[in-house]
Amino acid sequence: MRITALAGGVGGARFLRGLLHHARQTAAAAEGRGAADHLELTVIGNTGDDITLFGLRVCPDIDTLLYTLGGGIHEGQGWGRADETHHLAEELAALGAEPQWFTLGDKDFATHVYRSQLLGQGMPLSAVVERLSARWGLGELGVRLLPMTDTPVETHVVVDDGGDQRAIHFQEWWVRHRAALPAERFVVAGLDRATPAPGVLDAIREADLVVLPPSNPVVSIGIILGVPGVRDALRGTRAPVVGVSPLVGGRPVRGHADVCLRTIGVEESSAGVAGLYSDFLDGWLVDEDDAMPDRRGLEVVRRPLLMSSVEAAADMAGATVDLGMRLRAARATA
Ligand SMILES: O=c1nc2n(C[C@H](O)[C@H](O)[C@H](O)CO)c3cc(O)ccc3cc-2c(=O)[nH]1
Repeated sequence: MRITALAGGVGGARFLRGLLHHARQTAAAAEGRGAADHLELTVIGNTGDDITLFGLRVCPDIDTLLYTLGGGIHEGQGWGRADETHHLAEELAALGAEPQWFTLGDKDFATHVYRSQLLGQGMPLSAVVERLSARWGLGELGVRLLPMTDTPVETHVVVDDGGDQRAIHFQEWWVRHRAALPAERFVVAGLDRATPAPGVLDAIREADLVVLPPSNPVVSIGIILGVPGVRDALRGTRAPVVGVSPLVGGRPVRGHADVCLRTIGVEESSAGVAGLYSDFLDGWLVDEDDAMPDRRGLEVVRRPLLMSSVEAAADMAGATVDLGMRLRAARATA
């Protein structure tokens, strides 16, 4: 089965790790019946979070997907590497190098050095991501990771800092200010002239199922949807599109999706998020206590949405695939 997912950082990566776990479990069971249907997963990663630091290109959502699916993630943080040291960062601080509000570990620095070396030689980001994916064995897992575009794109936040408005990089707002600085709006530099990376539109059009994991609907999935051509491909694909609400009890499980929704004037609820995807969404998983009203043309499933373990994420991913398959069958007989 070919599944294509649009994903951001921590929530998306954990969900997709659960999806791979679920696929292994069902394949093992199917082996017994000699009916193994292996999963081919294409992940379209958000690059709006990307930032240049110390002359190096850092791609946080791409790296969180690589490290989480490849088994190197710092589990507690949900970003960066496990078993890290910080000798480079300590010496940079001693040198007075700025910024010091973004923690980069030594092994993580190697990713940024290598990526910057290849980009500097003119290699497109999608080819760089392919190289990094090989290091993490994503091919063997049946996973292809694509950046949403090879065009440099950066999300910036117009903040109201004591009366005067100024734009700061998304990461400065998110990490240094913990999204507590009042945000007026998001400005995504480069997005209007971005073209989908090679394979992105085909991955949406040719999928058996398209999945929107519980990533931030504004600054992760919303940015991918802003790449010219992506939204049309989602509207046009014959695959059902099934999403998972990033809000449990009206609040994000982690991160600042509620603040981001407020910034763009969207209700901080599963219904509000579903409204952002309404022109292409077929199925929507919400938390068991969610007050999501029924909506014509949208199949809503209620179930626990806390990814408290890989098994819980696998169950959630399984429910997502089940809903997708039901929608496909319903279409086939329609
Ligand atoms: O809250 C933080 N998030 C950090 N993140 C997370 C990052 O801000 C978020 O993962 C995404 O950009 C939002 O989804 C990092 C991610 C990386 O790939 C590399 C370094 C960092 C460093 C930090 C950090 O110091 N603090």
